Amino acid sequence: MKGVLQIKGASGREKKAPKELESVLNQYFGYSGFRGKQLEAIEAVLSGRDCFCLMPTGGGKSMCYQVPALVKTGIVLVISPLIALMENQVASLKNKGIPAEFLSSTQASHTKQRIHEDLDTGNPSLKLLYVTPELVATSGFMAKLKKLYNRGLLGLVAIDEAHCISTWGHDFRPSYRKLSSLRKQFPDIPLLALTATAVPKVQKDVISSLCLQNPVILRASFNRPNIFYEVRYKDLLDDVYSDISNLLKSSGNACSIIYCLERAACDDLSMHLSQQGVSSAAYHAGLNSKVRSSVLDDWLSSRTQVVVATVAFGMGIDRQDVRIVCHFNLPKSMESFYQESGRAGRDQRPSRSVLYYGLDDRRRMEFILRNPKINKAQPSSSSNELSEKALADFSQIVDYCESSSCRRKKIIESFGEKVQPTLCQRSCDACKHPNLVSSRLEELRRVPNCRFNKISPVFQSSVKPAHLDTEFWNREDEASISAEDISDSDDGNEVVSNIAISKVPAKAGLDAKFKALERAENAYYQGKGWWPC
Ligand SMILES: Nc1ncnc2c1ncn2[C@@H]1O[C@H](COP(=O)(O)OP(=O)(O)OP(=O)(O)O)[C@@H](O)[C@H]1O
Repeated sequence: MKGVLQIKGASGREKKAPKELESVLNQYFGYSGFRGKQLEAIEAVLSGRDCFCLMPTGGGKSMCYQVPALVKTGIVLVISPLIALMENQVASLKNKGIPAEFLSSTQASHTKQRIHEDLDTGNPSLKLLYVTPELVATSGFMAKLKKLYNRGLLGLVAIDEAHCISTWGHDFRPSYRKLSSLRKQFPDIPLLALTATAVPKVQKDVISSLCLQNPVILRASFNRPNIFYEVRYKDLLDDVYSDISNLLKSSGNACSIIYCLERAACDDLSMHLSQQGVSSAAYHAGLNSKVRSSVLDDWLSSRTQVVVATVAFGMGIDRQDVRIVCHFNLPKSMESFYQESGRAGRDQRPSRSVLYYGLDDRRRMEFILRNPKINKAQPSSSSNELSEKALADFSQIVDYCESSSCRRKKIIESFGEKVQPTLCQRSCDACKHPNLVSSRLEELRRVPNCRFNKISPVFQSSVKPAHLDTEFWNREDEASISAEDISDSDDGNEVVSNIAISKVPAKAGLDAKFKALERAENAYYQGKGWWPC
C-alpha cells in the first residue's frame, strides 16, 4: 500500500498549490492533468468553501473528493445512493492503495465492526468512507459522525448524485431530504454537492435544500464531444428490428445499451436481436434480482454485447467503454435523453447515440404524459401543473427529432448553455448529412400515418381533430392547438383509461398501471378501428 500524503492544518482550510495536487493525481490515479472543473472544485473545498459542482456524465466528478481525501486532514464522507456504485469505487480505490470503505446493510457484521473500530481510534486509517443517505439519517450514525467531527477528523462531506434531493429531479430519493441537517450539524466542514443533472430548477433546489453557504458554483459544459448524435425514423424503415441489428452488427460487437419504454418491448426486442445473431439480453424491474445481476455481470464482462433495458438500467452502471446507446422509444424529456445517451463513451472515445423516432411512440407518450393519474405524484405541485411541465419537457425531445438543425446544439441549448457556432464539427447527422436529414424529414411529413388512414366515422365527420391531421406534427400548426382541443377529442379514451387505471391497486405500481392503460387504450382504439394498425 502506498503511503497516504498527510497534510496537517486546520480542518477545512488547507490551500494546496495546483502542482502538488497534480502530483497526487498522477501518483495515485496515473493522470497527467485535471479535467474540466476538477481543479477548481478541489481548490474550493480545500479552502473550506461549500461547492456545487455540475459535470456531465463521465466528467470525472469522483476525483473532486478523492483528491482532497488524499491531501486533507481527516476522513472524507461520501454519500452515494447506490450500494453497487459504492462497492465499485471502494474496490477501485483499494486497488490503488487508498484506504477506503463503505458501510451498508449488505456487509458482514465483522467488516462493519472493523470499520467502526477504526473510526473510534484517535487516528483512523480510513481516508474515504462511503455511506447511503439512509445511514446518515440514523441517529446512531449521526452520533458517530459528531464524534469524528468533535475530534477534528471529519474533513469533507461529498454528496454524490446530489440531484436525488430534488423533487424536480428525475431520481428523487426521499432520504436525501434528510441531508439538509448536515450544514447545521457540521457548520465549518465544507459540503461538496455533485451532479450531472443540468436542469436549472434542480440545481437551485439542490443548493437550497442542502443549505450550502455561499457555495462556489461550478458548471462544466454539457457538450459530450465524443458522442455522435443521430435520429432514425421508424416510420421510414421497412423493418426497425433489422435496422437496429445491422447497426449493432456493423459496430463489431461493441458494448451497447438499448433503452425501451416498457418491459415487454425489452423482452421482444432482445428476442429479435438474438434471432438475428446479436448477443443480447433484456434487463428490467420485472426480472428477479438473480436474473438481473447475471445479465449485468454478463454485460460487464463482455459475455453479452447488448443490454435491452428500461430506465431501471441506469445510475451506477459503471462501464466506461459503452460505444452505442440506442433509444428504441422516445425518452420522456431532453434531460432523460441526455442522461441515458451520456452512458456512451465515458472513456472519452468516439461513441454513438441513435434515437429511433416513431410517430406512434410520440402520440403514446403524449397520452401518458397528459394523463396525470399515471404520472409520479410530486408533493409540491398539482397534477395539472405536472402534466403541463411533463408535456413541455417532452416537446423538447420531439423538437430534437423533428428538426433538421444541429442535434448537439439542441441538446446543449436546452440546458441554457450558450453554444459556439463551431461546436459540432459535423458530429451529428444533421450537420454531417444535412441534405439527407432534410429529405428524410420531408418524407416523414408525407407518411400517411397508418392510424390516420383508418380514422373511424366519428373522426371523419365534419370536424376532424387538429392533432389527427397528417400534418399534425408541423410545429406551427401544433402550437395553435389548444389543450382543450386535444383533451376534447380524446375524452372517451381518457374516461376509459382513467377507469382502468383506477382499478389497479396503488401498490401494484406504475408498470401495472401502464399495462392496464395499454389494454384499455388498445380496446378503445380498436373499437374505433384505427389502433393499432
Ligand atoms: N483528470 C482526469 N484525467 C483522465 N481521466 C480522468 C480524469 N478524471 C477522471 N478520469 C476518468 O474519467 C472516468 C469518469 O470519471 P468518474 O467516474 O469520476 O465520472 P463521473 O463524473 O462520476 O461520471 P458519472 O456521472 O457517469 O458517474 C473515470 O474512468 C475516471 O478515472
